[in-house]
Amino acid sequence: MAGRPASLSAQDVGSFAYLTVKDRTPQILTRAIDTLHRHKSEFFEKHGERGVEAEKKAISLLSKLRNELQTDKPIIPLVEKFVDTDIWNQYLEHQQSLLNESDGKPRWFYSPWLFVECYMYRRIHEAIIQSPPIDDFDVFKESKDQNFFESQESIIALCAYLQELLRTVEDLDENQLKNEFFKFLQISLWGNKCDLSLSGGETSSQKTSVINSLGDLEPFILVNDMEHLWSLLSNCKKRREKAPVIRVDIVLDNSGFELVTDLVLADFLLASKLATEIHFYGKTIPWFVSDTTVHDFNWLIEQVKRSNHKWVSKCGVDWENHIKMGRWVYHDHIFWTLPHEFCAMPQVAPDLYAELQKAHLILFKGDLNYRKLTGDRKWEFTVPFHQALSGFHPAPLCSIRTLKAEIQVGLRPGQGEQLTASEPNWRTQGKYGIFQFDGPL
Ligand SMILES: O=P(O)(O)OC[C@H]1O[C@](O)(CO)[C@@H](O)[C@@H]1O
Ligand SMILES: [Mn+2]
Repeated sequence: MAGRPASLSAQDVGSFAYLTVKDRTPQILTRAIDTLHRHKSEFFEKHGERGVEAEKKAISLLSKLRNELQTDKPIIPLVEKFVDTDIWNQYLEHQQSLLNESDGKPRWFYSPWLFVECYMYRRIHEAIIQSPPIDDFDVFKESKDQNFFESQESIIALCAYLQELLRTVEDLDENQLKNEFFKFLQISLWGNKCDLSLSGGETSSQKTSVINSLGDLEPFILVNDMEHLWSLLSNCKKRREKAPVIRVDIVLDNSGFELVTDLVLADFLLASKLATEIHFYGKTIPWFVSDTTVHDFNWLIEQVKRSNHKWVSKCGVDWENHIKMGRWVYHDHIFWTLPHEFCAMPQVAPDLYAELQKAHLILFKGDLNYRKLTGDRKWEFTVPFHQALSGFHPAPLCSIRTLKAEIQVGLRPGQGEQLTASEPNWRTQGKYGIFQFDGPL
């Protein structure tokens, strides 16, 4: 597409992309290796000597990967046959075709950051599937589960708040309902602070109750299109006699506490009749440490259901019911773990694009989704979000994201520069957030 700026890349020494490739990614690989080590006896108990051999193989493949990365070796094609191997290798060829002859091959510290970071997680998966019988092992599962357990207090507060509200939701007037809607949106936004790839896989749970902090956090919302979301859904609700289905799709990000905030929002949307169906999208393979797979999704709902706390377990029972009754639908698609920008979706995954077109509203959670929405490019701060989407408009959509990468569009003139002057790292610490909407107003 003409006129689009260059991709963020570790070529820019000192940039966040550079620091991520240089420091954070090797750290994540080291933790993955360590996790495999620590599960050695479990592999032995389950599979005998073959399990131990597989653990050794996976570790040696991951060590090799870490070495390739740290010495800026060429990005090599995937070898193990899997559903997406050919698409990945074609993408690699495409990256090669973008280079001049003198540039050589795509490399870790040279190619687009989005591509090399996604590639690393795909190679971790390759190392695991090349190591049967431990080929279904999720090296990040432990840390995702830990995040959930460490956030118990916040989860209890959140579930109790939701259950209280559900008792009176029918009696709320328009304004009260809107207020509650805004609260649940903000809870889901700040839930995105808790991802584990920014912290290099180290624990990053929610220990204080977010509900009580919403007011204090509001000044950190840089783009706030919550009003648009309200008008869109409340208009759908008013027109329900003509069009009985109101579908909201949520492209999930992290498991653990963030997923709870998303499910609480989804439950509220049904109870308030702002939506009648919620469709969730997760990752098919372990991704960016904390991203939600179908196993994490089911595991978390089961844990919530089994809680000793009555309001928490009530949530779990309700959520399971939503799934059984088809009010909540979970979708898997390999596109979410490919390196492509979302504007490539109509060509690369037309079936997924067609599915998203059925939504009245799509919520994209998290930073990585924002990077893929905007192509992870060096856009000026004031470029309109619509333009940065480069033609990706399956349905009205909104990014709900805390900022953890050096990319932000749709700001007021001077807003970005002012933030840079007062807080040089405002884009990368997860302190600021956005609700950025694109769709007919
Ligand atoms: O879970 P989220 O919100 O997508 O955040 C993941 C973010 O963390 C990082 O991996 C940090 O390196 C970013 O590259 C990425 O965008
Ligand atoms: Mn994530």
